[in-house]
Amino acid sequence: MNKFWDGPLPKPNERTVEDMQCVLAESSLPAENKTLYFMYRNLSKNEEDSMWLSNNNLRFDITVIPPGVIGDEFVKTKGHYHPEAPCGLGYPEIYQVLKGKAHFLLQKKDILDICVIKAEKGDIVLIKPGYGHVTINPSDETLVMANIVSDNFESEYGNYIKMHGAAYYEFKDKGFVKNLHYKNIPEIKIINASQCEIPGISEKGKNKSLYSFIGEEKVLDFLNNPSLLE
Ligand SMILES: O=P(O)(O)OC[C@H]1O[C@](O)(CO)[C@@H](O)[C@@H]1O
Repeated sequence: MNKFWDGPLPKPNERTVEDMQCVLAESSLPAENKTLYFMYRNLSKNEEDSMWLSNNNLRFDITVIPPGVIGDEFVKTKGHYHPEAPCGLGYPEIYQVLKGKAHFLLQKKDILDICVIKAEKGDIVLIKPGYGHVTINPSDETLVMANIVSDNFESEYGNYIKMHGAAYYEFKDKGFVKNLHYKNIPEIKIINASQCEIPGISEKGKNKSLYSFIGEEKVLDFLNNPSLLE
């Protein structure tokens, strides 16, 4: 972890098998206390960056997801939606893979659009307004990813808990399989991170760390004002 972060590191929040049981394909596994992933929230390397983030209502986090399967399902984040910003669009978020591989499984609340963005080290991914997100570690290497997101809201977990996870599960052997708690699920679209345009970031972001956008008010403004993405 420290290879990817040279600033102060607070104690992480952790999610255990027990916390995740409600969103797993195999919900009847014994409730273990084993930690599946670690979330280092609200990080900054110095006082100036910390002030800038807080003045701009933004948060920089790092999440570490060791490899593994539960049953045969790859380890993943719990999954949540973001509420709407005052403009009526959901708060977006940006991620960058720092190590390993990630599958960002995105779905609209009405489940009319479901896609997976495959990302590797250096890729920056946008979670568009209105999309819920789960991140899967589909490899046998630890996934380390960073995100910048508005600090103006609380994540919404209700739908994912009620539906026992996202509309698809990713298994090591079978790949993506529909979660039958959902009705009429469309086929999943699979794209690479390089195919996703992020206004203001795609070109500039190449070979840049997500952290280095801290201080660039115009570039990150859309995280609190999602109408700028339209
Ligand atoms: O809250 P969940 O669904 O476990 O997802 C965790 C991820 O979400 C974040 O809170 C950002 O949305 C990160 O800290 C972390 O990567």
